[in-house]
Amino acid sequence: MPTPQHPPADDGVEPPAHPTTGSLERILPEATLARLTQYLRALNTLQTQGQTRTSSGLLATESGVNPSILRKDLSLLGSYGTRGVGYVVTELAEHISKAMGLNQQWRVAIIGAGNLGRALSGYGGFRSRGFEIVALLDAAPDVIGSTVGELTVADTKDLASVLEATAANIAVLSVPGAAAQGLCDKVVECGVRSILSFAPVVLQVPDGVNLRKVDLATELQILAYHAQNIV
Ligand SMILES: NC(=O)c1ccc[n+]([C@@H]2O[C@H](COP(=O)([O-])OP(=O)(O)OC[C@H]3O[C@@H](n4cnc5c(N)ncnc54)[C@H](O)[C@@H]3O)[C@@H](O)[C@H]2O)c1
Repeated sequence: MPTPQHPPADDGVEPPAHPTTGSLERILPEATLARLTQYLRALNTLQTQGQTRTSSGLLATESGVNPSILRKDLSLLGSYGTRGVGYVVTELAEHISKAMGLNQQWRVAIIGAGNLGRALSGYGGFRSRGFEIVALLDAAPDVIGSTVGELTVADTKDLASVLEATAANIAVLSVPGAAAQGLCDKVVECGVRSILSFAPVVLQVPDGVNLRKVDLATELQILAYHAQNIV
């Protein structure tokens, strides 16, 4: 059976039962997941502004989302707020974080310490969102041993021991396409179940492994398509 994918389903669609764990646990639609991260960001901003409560209208404006869509998203989490009172900012942020698995620590190993890998590991904004970059690895002799911030680039020959020592639970692949599948397989063999790939190839993973692909070129192509339709 293929790895369960989040449905691209959108608003107004009851999310389907979780494909592997039965009918009680439901998976959230991709579009909802993406918006939940926007709500979290907005809630953090409200918190830093000292606001303790928010309405769905205000939160929707802060998140750049339609209020009825926001209410529907939050109802999928069982967060309905209180009529006339709205939501307690910290409670809602915690509720969303928990639903998204962000209340646990995520430890990220980046494989491929080239332009992209170094830029990602040097970016400070992941930690505040619950993701710590714990390892950076590469195969090139002139790259191994170099430092990026507080990290020293490790040799991918030592992948298994590095992943174990750092307790990494997410792997990011920022290697050329030709190297990606082999490294993906090794990462899976080491027990990592969450992989984010920037490599411009289709990767295969076994059941129970979550793979996501980021492709900025695709985003640019979509942007180009929309741009040509603007008159
Ligand atoms: N998805 C996107 O939006 C996006 C954007 C930029 C780059 N990319 C892709 O990300 C990847 C990295 O891009 P880059 O610009 O950083 O390239 P880069 O050439 O600067 O870096 C690649 C690194 O991978 C290392 N490497 C190669 N084979 C390896 C192996 N078998 N084991 C371990 N390390 C290995 C190289 O030594 C190098 O340091 C490429 O596949 C590129 O196409 C994707």
